[in-house]
Amino acid sequence: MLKKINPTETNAWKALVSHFEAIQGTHMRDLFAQDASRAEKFSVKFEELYLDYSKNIITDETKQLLIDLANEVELKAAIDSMFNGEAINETEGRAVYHTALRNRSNDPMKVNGEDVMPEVNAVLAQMKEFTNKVVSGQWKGYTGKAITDVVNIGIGGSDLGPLMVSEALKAYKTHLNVHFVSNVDGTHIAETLKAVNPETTLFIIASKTFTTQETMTNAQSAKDWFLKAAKEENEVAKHFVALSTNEEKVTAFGIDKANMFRFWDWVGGRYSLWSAIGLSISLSIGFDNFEQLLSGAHAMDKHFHNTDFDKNIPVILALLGVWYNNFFGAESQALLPYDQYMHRFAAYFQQGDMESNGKYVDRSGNPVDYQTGPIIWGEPGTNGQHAFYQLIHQGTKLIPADFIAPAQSHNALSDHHPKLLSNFFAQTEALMMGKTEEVVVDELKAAGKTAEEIEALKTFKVFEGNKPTNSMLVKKVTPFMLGAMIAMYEHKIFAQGVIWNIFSFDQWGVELGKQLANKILPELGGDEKVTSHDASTNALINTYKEMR
Ligand SMILES: O=P(O)(O)OC[C@H]1O[C@@H](O)[C@@H](O)[C@@H](O)[C@@H]1O
Repeated sequence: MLKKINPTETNAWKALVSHFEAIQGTHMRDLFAQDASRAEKFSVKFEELYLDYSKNIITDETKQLLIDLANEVELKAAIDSMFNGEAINETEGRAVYHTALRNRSNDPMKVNGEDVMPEVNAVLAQMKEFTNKVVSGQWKGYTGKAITDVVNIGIGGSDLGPLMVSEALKAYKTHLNVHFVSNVDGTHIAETLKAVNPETTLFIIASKTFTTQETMTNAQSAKDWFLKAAKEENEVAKHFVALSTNEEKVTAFGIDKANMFRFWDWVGGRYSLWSAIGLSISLSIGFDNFEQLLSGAHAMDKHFHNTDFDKNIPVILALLGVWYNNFFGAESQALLPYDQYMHRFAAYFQQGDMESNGKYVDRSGNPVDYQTGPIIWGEPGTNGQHAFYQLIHQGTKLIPADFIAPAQSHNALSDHHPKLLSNFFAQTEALMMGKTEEVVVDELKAAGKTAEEIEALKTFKVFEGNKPTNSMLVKKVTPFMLGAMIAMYEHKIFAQGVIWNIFSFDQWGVELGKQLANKILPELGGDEKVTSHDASTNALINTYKEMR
């Protein structure tokens, strides 16, 4: 079980408060000037990933105090609890065991005294066999044709992970075209169905609970559309499979038990891409590559579990996040991949991070009096540079940003990649160094501006700098490396949740809206005026009824 330690009552936190006061005026420019070994000291290598965190407003003392904080909240014991399969998701009474799904060592991993590896391996074997059949064309549709298109119907954790990974690893794509439908907006399924043929399309209904409104609605529409063409109900078995923990609901929907890929309640939705939920990934890049993804995550799991905190990448990222979130008052964290294939990476971790650590109640059930999870956002570079970087450079908010890039592109067209990376390096340098008034004045003079013009312009052109970034450079975005990077952020989120004394693996905050939607849905039928809500909601519903 996780200890219930208020982080703000630790000695380390108190020391960090005074340390923050002392360090506030410090500019990273000076820290670099004072210490030639800074980049070496504040960087770590893991496999073919290089993390440089030297462009942060930290000193040796900051790092030590942050590690002291991790020790005082007993982070190591919490990590052990997760890897030991303890029910650390206390409000749901469940273990948190996505690490077992990618446990390539195959050493026993137990929940309630029972090794889960045989079941995990059995589902992986089922996924492998199925993937190979579909990819090779051996699996036939109702008219005897091979499958060409796969439609994954799921939402949240049953959509974002597979979608993000399939996009990030498009360079490894099989001949299958994989589509993702999540939104209950009929447009999503309608537009997808326009592009596919019922004879050659496989639908994957991905839902841990198999009760989610959006997914069940889309699944039903897909089934209706399919049966319009196939006519016979028994043809459904050739075109619909389910990924779920809920066998009863799966069979009630009309999907054969044999076409169900199981997972377990110790797999959280937003941590489920490693489970049967990854079937669309396996179909989209082949099972061997899916296994590589698992291997990369497993390597990061071992690193997280066994490495001392001063070299432990997820722990370092977590501590830096806490430093800005709780001491500098930063409200958000940007994820900026300089890799077009990773364009859904930030969207994926919006769920991963914000659903995990968006909690205001601590592990004792009391409201916290400090900040918890940050707002996660981001877009791939260089698009972001021409959109929102202005605010990061010269706005009034502090936005810590993670820059991520591969050294080798999958598409090495002429000089695109060096150009892309020159932007990455330039941005992190500019954010750190800034541009002083002195330099601005010199530049304006050199451009032939008059003294008056210089006076009028100079302040607008000054960059304060001192904006923190982490830089992650990987050799190539391979399935292995992507798996490692995803696991890296998963563990960062967990470590932060431990420090903030919150439960990171439940998500009660998504329930209220669902309940109210279920209440409102029947009220949207008929023409009578609705009066059962607050005045605003009543007016919205009644205006909708007039307009439709
Ligand atoms: O996989 P199912 O059960 O359809 O859930 C899909 C999603 O539902 C949401 O409400 C959240 O709870 C997510 O964590 C979850 O990933």
